[in-house]
Amino acid sequence: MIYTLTFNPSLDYIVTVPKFTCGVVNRTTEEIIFPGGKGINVSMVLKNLGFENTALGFYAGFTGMELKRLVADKGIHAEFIPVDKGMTRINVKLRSEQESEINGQGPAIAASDIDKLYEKLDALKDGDILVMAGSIPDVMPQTMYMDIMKHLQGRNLKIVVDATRDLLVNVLPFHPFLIKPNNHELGEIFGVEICEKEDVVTYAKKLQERGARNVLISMAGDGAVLVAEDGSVYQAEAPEGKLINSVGAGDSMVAGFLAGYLEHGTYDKAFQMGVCTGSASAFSEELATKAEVLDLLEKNQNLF
Ligand SMILES: Nc1ncnc2c1ncn2[C@@H]1O[C@H](COP(=O)(O)OP(=O)(O)OP(=O)(O)O)[C@@H](O)[C@H]1O
Ligand SMILES: O=P(O)(O)OC[C@@]1(O)O[C@H](CO)[C@@H](O)[C@@H]1O
Repeated sequence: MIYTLTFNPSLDYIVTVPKFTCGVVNRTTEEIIFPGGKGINVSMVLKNLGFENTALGFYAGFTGMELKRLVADKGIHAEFIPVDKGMTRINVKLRSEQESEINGQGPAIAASDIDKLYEKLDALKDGDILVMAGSIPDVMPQTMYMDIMKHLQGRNLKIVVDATRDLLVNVLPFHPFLIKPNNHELGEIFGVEICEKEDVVTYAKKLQERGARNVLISMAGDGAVLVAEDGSVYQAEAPEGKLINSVGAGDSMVAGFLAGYLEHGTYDKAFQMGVCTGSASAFSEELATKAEVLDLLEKNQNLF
């Protein structure tokens, strides 16, 4: 079974303001709400690609209720834990001449809620996959994902972590199966700016030396790099197309990578599927469908 874990889900409020200007009243020409949070996006794309999975996470308040409803509408099996105080965040995604995002902090999760999460995680069995993705509420320790990996040590699980800074770096000694920072997040870890693919490879290898098994670096419209555990390095430009909504492109890439790996058992196919699933989401209003991904894969074999 595949599980995703989203500590800090969201309602993504995507608004279009053709010429956004600071300091004045701006009016939208379009607005839409999607269920969000990185793990939840991974769950939705996996489901689109034909992989049933369970979404774990926390929800609170009226926004949390709506999130649960929207996720259930998508046919995702979710086992969310209610949090007493606060509310699930609303993340604002502003589409104008540039894309901008305002992400909330999320509700504080009590120690008793974390205990309930551990009860659920204790049900994981050898061979299962766990994807831990996204930020955690501000008041929680940056060792949270590491603590979970420590707790699950000794079980034959494949754990994927998509997070930033210390939350990510702390898990490396516990050998995550896959990590997927983007090139900016990779640079942040080492205090440098990384734009060239050769530098991406150099720094991705450093994360592998620290313990990650496979390191997938996404570079938005510039494509991606995979440093795989068998020593291979894969690089690709991104497929060409019209950018419509890049929110969740990285999560789609994680879902595509897992789907490709589970279907073919090879890193090259996992990489191809990851890249095309990320781009398929970027080229559509909602997250990628299987038909959109297969179409991009077929048309872009020259990139790989
Ligand atoms: N403008 C684009 N054109 C083509 N492909 C894109 C574009 N943006 C994203 N992609 C595809 O999606 C993948 C992941 O994108 P990106 O690097 O933006 O992830 P991310 O920063 O983790 O995004 P998010 O946090 O919104 O999920 C890229 O490697 C690429 O394959
Ligand atoms: O604040 P975090 O947890 O880092 O990111 C949250 C988020 O931006 O990530 C998803 C896209 O990847 C969105 O659905 C969601 O709003």
